[in-house]
Amino acid sequence: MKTQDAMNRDWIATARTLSQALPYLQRYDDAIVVIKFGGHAMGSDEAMESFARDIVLLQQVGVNPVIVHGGGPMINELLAKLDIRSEFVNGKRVTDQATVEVVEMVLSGRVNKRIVQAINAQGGKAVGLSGKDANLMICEQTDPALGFVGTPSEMNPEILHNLFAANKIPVIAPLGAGRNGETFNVNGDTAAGAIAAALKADRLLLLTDVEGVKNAEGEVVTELSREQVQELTAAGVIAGGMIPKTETCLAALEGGVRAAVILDGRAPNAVLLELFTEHGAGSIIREPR
Ligand SMILES: Nc1ncnc2c1ncn2[C@@H]1O[C@H](COP(=O)(O)OP(=O)(O)O)[C@@H](O)[C@H]1O
Ligand SMILES: CC(=O)N[C@@H](CCC(=O)OP(=O)(O)O)C(=O)O
Repeated sequence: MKTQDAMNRDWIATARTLSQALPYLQRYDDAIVVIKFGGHAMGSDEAMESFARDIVLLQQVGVNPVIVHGGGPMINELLAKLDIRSEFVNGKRVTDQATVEVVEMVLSGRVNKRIVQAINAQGGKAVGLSGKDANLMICEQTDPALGFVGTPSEMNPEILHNLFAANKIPVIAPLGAGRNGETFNVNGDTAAGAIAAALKADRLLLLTDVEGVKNAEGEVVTELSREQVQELTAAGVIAGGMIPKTETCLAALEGGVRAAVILDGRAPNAVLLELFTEHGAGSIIREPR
């Protein structure tokens, strides 16, 4: 059991942390922060609860959070149960008609509503939607060889501004509407980047299952320039699933996002650490000032 002295020290440290957060709270007052919550990062019920609590806190202190989620592992699970084979080309799932139906069922149904409920259980008011709602994300086919995989081509983010004004937290499944009534499956990182750019967000946070972008020595690079990303990619150090993430960050910066961060969604309170402390978390990519 802790002594009275030890408890006093804990309380003083908590008060100091809150006090030190003041400049960050001021900086992010009314800011738009787009957070991609990947299928791997959401893993356990505890991770989901902790994430939801952080999001509700963000909104409570004046931030407008937007959640864009993935759900790759959950899609894989249902496809396997249904005996539908699935493969990825350059980080994108080859998506035929049967697959896109499963993708929509899992993302818009199961995963989206689980996040909405988790946020609401913490006292927030989350509203679930997909890129098809209010024509938020109109897509073109990425490549005929990938089937119903979409690239965002026209964004209509007014619905998100309406939700901010009503104090609601948008939770968005990465599906897009085609111009001929098709449903497109969009990579979650790509969707988050397009939404962040359409909103000219202050921050894009990509939550994943590694501490950040690592260099050839395996150390996390806390601040990355465009040139470093290009060098690490050319050298094969940035590989696999990290390629679409860093590409998304660079495209989002070009689209007007102030900074993008790749961080470990499994770490407790990752989002709060990144936004409200001097330490930050993960790897930040921003244009030189
Ligand atoms: N340079 C790098 N630094 C960190 N992770 C890297 C790097 N290159 C490749 N990766 C891989 O990228 C993965 C993250 O991408 P991905 O599995 O698609 O994440 P998510 O499911 O969260 O979207 C990491 O788990 C790691 O295996
Ligand atoms: C086109 C494409 O690949 N779409 C992804 C959408 C989900 C996703 O991106 O999920 P994670 O973020 O959890 O990986 C897919 O079908 O798996």
